[in-house]
Amino acid sequence: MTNGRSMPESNKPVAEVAVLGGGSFGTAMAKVLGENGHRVHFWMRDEAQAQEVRTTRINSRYMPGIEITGDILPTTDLADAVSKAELVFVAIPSKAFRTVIRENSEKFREGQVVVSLTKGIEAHGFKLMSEILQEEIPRCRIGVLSGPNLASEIVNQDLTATVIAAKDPDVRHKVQQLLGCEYFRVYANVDIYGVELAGALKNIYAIVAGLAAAMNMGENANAMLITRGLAEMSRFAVSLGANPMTFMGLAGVGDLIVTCTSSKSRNYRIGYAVGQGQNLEDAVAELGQVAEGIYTLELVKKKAEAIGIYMPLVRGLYEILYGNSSINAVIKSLMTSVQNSDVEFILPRTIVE
Ligand SMILES: NC(=O)C1=CN([C@@H]2O[C@H](COP(=O)(O)OP(=O)(O)OC[C@H]3O[C@@H](n4cnc5c(N)ncnc54)[C@H](OP(=O)(O)O)[C@@H]3O)[C@@H](O)[C@H]2O)C=CC1
Ligand SMILES: O=C(CO)COP(=O)(O)O
Repeated sequence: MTNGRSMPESNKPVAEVAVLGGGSFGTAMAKVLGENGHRVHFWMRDEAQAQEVRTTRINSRYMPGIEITGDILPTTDLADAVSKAELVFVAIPSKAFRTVIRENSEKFREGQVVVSLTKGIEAHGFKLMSEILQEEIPRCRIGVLSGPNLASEIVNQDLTATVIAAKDPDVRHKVQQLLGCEYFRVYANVDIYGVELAGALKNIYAIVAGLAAAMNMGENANAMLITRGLAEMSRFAVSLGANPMTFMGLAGVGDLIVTCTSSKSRNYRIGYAVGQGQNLEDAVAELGQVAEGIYTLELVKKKAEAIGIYMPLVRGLYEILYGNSSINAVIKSLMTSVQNSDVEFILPRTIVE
């Protein structure tokens, strides 16, 4: 099932790490780490699933047919996994992220590195996962990993790059060392907020792109949506303190491209299903995995209104998914709205609200 690329380089340090979350992305990252020669304490909440991975090396619910090789130790004992790990990766959906960390906060050690892989926002207080980590386990050193990283490609060793964002250079360096291999490259950034917000926001535009694809809108429309999505998400993020240049990188435009052009993206698939006439609830039930964008959309719409940031694609998608607007009415309204600045960091937008 793999391209047969990469195995550990003999000079790479072998570390004990933990991956929390036994879904698609947790499995993909556990697999990379295992192949790189590290011992992986792989925590999931379901004992039957842990037993399956232990005995067959396959996580059939989330990654059917994919063998997870190496020193992988599936467990349902989170305290044990964290206590043995030098570095902890967290791949738990945003809705459950704080609860899991809070319930186990005393298990984390002073100076332990904890890296969020989650691309979502907490409803209460509009908190990103790194902010939750900072609040719940402030004695740890925190990082965020984000980028164009479809789990279903990584498990096949398809060539992939990602971004580690952390203030502490040692955290960035450690993560590059642990994860980097012939098919997986890790670039560094210090703009944690921008990298993390980009990963969460692009899910919204992936839904929009899936919807447009289902309606056969064409390649020009696709390019317009991706580029205006980028303009909109960077406008929003910069207003909250992110660095605009982050959006030029893998975690920004890179992740936006992959999720807005691939039916392997769950968010894109939700948009596609709705574009074909399915209702949102049925589309989510059929998917059977997390599509963070549907929750992020509600939070971002509310926040954008509260702080006065113009986000017509967010508003339009919200009206389609949660209001009663028809797709065609929203498209017409978007296409006939004021024609404004292309790159507003060069030519400021005129006020259109
Ligand atoms: N898949 C991908 O390509 C990528 C995903 N991400 C991000 O990673 C995060 C996780 O996504 P992903 O792994 O894909 O999601 P999946 O839907 O594939 O899996 C979700 C996992 O979270 C677990 N989970 C759900 N609720 C809880 C809870 N209350 N306590 C403990 N565990 C829980 C599920 O366990 P159970 O099966 O028992 O319900 C399952 O193991 C998301 O934020 C996503 O955006 C980032 C990059 C790529
Ligand atoms: O974030 C992802 C790829 O970078 C995965 O996107 P989905 O959650 O839409 O599958």
